[in-house]
Amino acid sequence: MTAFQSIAVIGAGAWGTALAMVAARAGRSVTLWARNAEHATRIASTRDNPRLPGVRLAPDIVVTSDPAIAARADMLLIATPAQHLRGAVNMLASHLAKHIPVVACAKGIEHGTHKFMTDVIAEAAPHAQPAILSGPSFADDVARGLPTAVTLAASDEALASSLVQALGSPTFRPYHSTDIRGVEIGGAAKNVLAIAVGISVGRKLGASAQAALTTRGFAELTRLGRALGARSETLTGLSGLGDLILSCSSPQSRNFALGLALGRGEQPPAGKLAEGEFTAPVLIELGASQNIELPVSEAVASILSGRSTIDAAISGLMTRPFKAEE
Ligand SMILES: NC(=O)C1=CN([C@@H]2O[C@H](COP(=O)(O)OP(=O)(O)OC[C@H]3O[C@@H](n4cnc5c(N)ncnc54)[C@H](OP(=O)(O)O)[C@@H]3O)[C@@H](O)[C@H]2O)C=CC1
Ligand SMILES: O=C(CO)COP(=O)(O)O
Repeated sequence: MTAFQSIAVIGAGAWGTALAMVAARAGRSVTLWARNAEHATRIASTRDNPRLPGVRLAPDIVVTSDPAIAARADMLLIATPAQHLRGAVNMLASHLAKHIPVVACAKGIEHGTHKFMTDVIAEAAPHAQPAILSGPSFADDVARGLPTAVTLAASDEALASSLVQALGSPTFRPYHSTDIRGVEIGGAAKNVLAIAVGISVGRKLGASAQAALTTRGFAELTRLGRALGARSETLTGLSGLGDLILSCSSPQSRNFALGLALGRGEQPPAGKLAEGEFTAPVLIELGASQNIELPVSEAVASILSGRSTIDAAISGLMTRPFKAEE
């Protein structure tokens, strides 16, 4: 018997919808909150969300745009884009019971503050218990019940383990952890690195370049992670290396797809959220503040901002001084 019988998912995008399905499959009573009342009513009646086409919402999932209804749940999953997570938690804060677990499911770092998602939750809802869920998991795969494994971290191990019990099922397997920062760094950085690898594939640089960029990308994810206190088993785990491998190898990743379009000289896919675009400049600032070199992420940031062409960025990476591998 789980301590958390009811779960509200905040944000009815692709990921929020998939997570609502996960929670329903785990036997929880589920509320999905959409910011737009009309959108909520449409999803509730059609059981279909255009943000995740082809997936039929389980019949028992309640869809609402009322934050007070969502906040009655025993635990919350926040699945808005990273830059909107603070706004979503601010909106809910006055309705929340003390010590309610609030699980960040967004992947990113806040602009301006350089805060990771659980720090934002801790500021916006100081009486809540922040946690983070991240790992290799495409919303479409998860919603369809394909086998998926992720990491779920909270500072208290017993809480992390209870959250896993509440969400886990035979098709969705969360592993618990207390390394919140390690999990957050992996999810944020992999999106930026997936853009880099997408660019190289779009530019037809070959499978060897794809493997090299993914590996050197992992080296920089690890360098930053270590500097910020992440554990190496987290960085090599599902939320780090696992998600990096997924996002750097499949056009199903919107970040990879953005890079692919850039590399081919095409218009990026319209209306698709690619968090790496927003994370890249913050990641660079964070790296600089820690004296950590992040050449691949820097190349992505400079291409996205128009400071560099793709060819100049590739040449810049390949002509850096030779060095020992670390
Ligand atoms: N899709 C995936 O496979 C995965 C996504 N994630 C992460 O989940 C997060 C959300 O991504 P995803 O669901 O795919 O994105 P989508 O673009 O599919 O959906 C984003 C959702 O957030 C809502 N939203 C936007 N701004 C706000 C706001 N200010 N307040 C409340 N809600 C808002 C949008 O509402 P509206 O519909 O009204 O515009 C929309 O429903 C990202 O950080 C992503 O990295 C993590 C793992 C997998
Ligand atoms: O985070 C994800 C898979 O783990 C989804 O990746 P994209 O946001 O790049 O689509």
